[in-house]
Amino acid sequence: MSGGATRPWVELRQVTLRYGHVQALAGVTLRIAPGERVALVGANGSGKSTLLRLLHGLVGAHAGGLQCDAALRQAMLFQRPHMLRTSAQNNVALALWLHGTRWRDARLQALAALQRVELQGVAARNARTLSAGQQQRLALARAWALRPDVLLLDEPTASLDPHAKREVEALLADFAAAAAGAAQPVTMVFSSHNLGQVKRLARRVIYMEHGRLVADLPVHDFFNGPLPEAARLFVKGELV
Ligand SMILES: Nc1ncnc2c1ncn2[C@@H]1O[C@H](COP(=O)(O)OP(=O)(O)OP(=O)(O)O)[C@@H](O)[C@H]1O
Repeated sequence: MSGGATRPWVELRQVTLRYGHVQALAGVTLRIAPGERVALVGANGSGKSTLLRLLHGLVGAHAGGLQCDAALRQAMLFQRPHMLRTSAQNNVALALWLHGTRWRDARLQALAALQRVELQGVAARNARTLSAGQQQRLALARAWALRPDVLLLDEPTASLDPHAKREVEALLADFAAAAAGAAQPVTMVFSSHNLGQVKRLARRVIYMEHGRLVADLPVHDFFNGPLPEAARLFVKGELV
């Protein structure tokens, strides 16, 4: 399952990216088709965040080729969301307004997005006073209100307690399931250290090591089939 014959959302060829002397991505070749749900796994520093940032255009490659379908709308979520010092509702409405929605409509659509993540009760609260779990749900509402075709998530539940983790993961599963029936299903690429979450949310798993893609397999094969040694030890270490 490496993107198939359909027109890819993104295609990378031998991409290299450095931060000073640190080689964060080394010869990455990758193709992701619309509608895929891809998990990026690997040890700390293996390049997962960098790859996500590259896919979202936040950093540029130093060498290699990257082609992306610019017609598809993208949104990205981070481990710790950045909220503006205004109400939860305004945080979503401002994102919509910046994308050209009239303020009145933006406020209404924001409320609908808050309902979807069950935050309507705190719509008027300063977003920065919400709990970490509520802020991540708000970030999800803000991203989702923009109706992205592609959702990139960098360890979206890593800094949450188990309860909030389950809530956010359930929302992601819900969004993915709702989008699966849509004409254009959402493409999701997320990094995670939580292999249970990877099993539940991903269809394809990419294992990274030192900026390289060491394994790229359908989720079932990743957890049940033979793996390159490093990836096998990683999975084993996580499962004990
Ligand atoms: N802004 C930066 N400046 C310098 N080096 C960086 C920067 N961001 C990342 N790096 C380095 O690039 C490499 C890849 O980092 P990256 O954050 O992409 O890995 P990761 O797999 O997402 O790690 P983690 O699981 O800890 O989030 C690491 O060696 C990291 O120290």
